[in-house]
Amino acid sequence: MKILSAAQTRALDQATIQDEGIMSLELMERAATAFTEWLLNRLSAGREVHIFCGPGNNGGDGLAAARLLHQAGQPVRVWLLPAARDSADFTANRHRLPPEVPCAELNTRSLPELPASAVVVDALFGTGLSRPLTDEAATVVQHINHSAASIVAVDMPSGLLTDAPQPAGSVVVRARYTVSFELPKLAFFLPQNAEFVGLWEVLPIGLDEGLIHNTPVDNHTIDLKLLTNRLPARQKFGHKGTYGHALLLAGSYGKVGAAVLAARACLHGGVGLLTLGVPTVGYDIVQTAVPEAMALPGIGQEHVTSLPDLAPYSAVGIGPGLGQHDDSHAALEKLLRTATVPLVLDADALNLLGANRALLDLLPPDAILTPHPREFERLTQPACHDYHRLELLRAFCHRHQCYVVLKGAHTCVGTPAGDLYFNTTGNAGMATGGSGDVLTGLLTALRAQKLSALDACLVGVYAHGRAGDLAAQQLGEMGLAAGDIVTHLGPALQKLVTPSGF
Ligand SMILES: NC(=O)C1=CN([C@@H]2O[C@H](COP(=O)(O)OP(=O)(O)OC[C@H]3O[C@@H](n4cnc5c(N)ncnc54)[C@H](O)[C@@H]3O)[C@@H](O)[C@H]2O)[C@@H](O)CC1
Ligand SMILES: Nc1ncnc2c1ncn2[C@@H]1O[C@H](COP(=O)(O)OP(=O)(O)O)[C@@H](O)[C@H]1O
Ligand SMILES: [K+]
Repeated sequence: MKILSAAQTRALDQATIQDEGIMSLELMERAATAFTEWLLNRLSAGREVHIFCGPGNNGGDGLAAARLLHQAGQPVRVWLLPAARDSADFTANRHRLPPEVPCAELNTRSLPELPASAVVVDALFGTGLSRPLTDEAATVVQHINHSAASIVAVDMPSGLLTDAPQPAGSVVVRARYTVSFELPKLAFFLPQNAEFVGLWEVLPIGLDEGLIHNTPVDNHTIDLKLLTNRLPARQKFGHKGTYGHALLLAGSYGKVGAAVLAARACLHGGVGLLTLGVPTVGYDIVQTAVPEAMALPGIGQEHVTSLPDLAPYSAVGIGPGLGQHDDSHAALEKLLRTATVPLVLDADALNLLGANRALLDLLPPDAILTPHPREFERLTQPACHDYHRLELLRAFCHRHQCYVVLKGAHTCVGTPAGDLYFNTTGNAGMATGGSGDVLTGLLTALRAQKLSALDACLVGVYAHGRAGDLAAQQLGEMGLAAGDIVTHLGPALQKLVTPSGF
């Protein structure tokens, strides 16, 4: 899916109205209907819903939802924010509200009591917010936030800017859920907004697909549709040589487990052959834990000290559990200078790059780097906020012509072309040691199988998160360990395979 800016979202709404010849009021009705259905599916009958409406179309959505909830038999009260001017569709829906629904203007000196059992629908402001909230609007939002009621935001939590950094101290609704329309907003993907957005969902309301297609964007989500035709099916007469030979340089004394996890992920990621460049201390461990892989002799005693001949390999992954010794640094430098095959760099390989940034200029084209935010900062500079980090990411990928998988709850893939792709799979159970090693092994397997760097990043990141989701379904998020992600990679990848035949 595309992630549109606030201005593009407005333009799309307007164009849909013009092109499809539908009334803006009808579009609002679609949004309110989708929202009401969503809410009714999660509400127990009889639970009182307090809908707070602003003066614009977000408030109009709230008024229309109030009517629909009332028609469905749900007790509803409407609270209106006083304003100099209301939007036309707000006014139309104000008139459509049945007189039996209690509806009153808010008075900031005596704001309504909100019991813990109530559900608050925040329809104060959506994508039309032009500046941070002040005065009465801010007072109302603080009141809602201080209540123990569950808050559901319509389209956006009020006070949150759609795609720009928030001035410090801004007053913003802290929603438990945000229910948005048609396309997600950039703000939803950033950790700094988690306390406002809560869990979010996007409901389709039939905006014009052709117009969406023709809107140029550089922010996207990674979802099933984007992944169509990126992961080829196995060939009937394929053999182990068909699916690439990966080399993983990983592990050091005390951190051989990282090599094991990456190796298992690489094998479950479909690679034809896998060789492990682990130091001698890791030999017995990897040959017992991962019998399918071959282990290379003579590349170091307790950590990797030298680079083997790279001729046999179709992709190289380096970093998990590597350590940051000087001779590992020398091996990494040699790898960067000599490799002609696809590279995946993670963990200590990135820390070594961060400690000697001159090495970044040696990165071969289309290398994949998989830092978490701290590792990324070591490669660049501390980010002032999440939007700044995204700009640093874009600039870094452009400057070094590489792909960066910036890991997190919504892992973001940055490309040399300046696009950012935000992942939609995964769960907090994956916040556990070794999850990143699994991703490195998987990405290396996909590159060895000749997927382009972009396809490997998109397929790998999505499948890694999906495997985590499948594991969490079985084990719960707390019960999930990194090895469980590996065992679910098969079904996660299978879902993405391009079907063969007609
Ligand atoms: N046809 C459409 O445009 C559709 C719009 N929809 C809804 O409409 C929303 C956008 O509606 P609008 O563009 O009317 O914008 P909003 O309703 O988000 O807010 C605009 C109103 O708030 C005022 N305002 C903005 N910032 C303020 C601030 N800091 N303090 C006080 N007042 C402030 C503006 O003067 C204006 O009156 C979406 O978020 C969505 O909920 C949906 O109904 C789907 C269809
Ligand atoms: N809250 C979360 N939601 C979804 N995915 C997560 C979450 N926390 C971590 N992950 C994923 O788990 C992996 C963690 O990687 P990393 O921090 O490198 O761990 P490690 O170094 O222990 O292997 C990343 O792919 C990240 O996207
Ligand atoms: K809102």
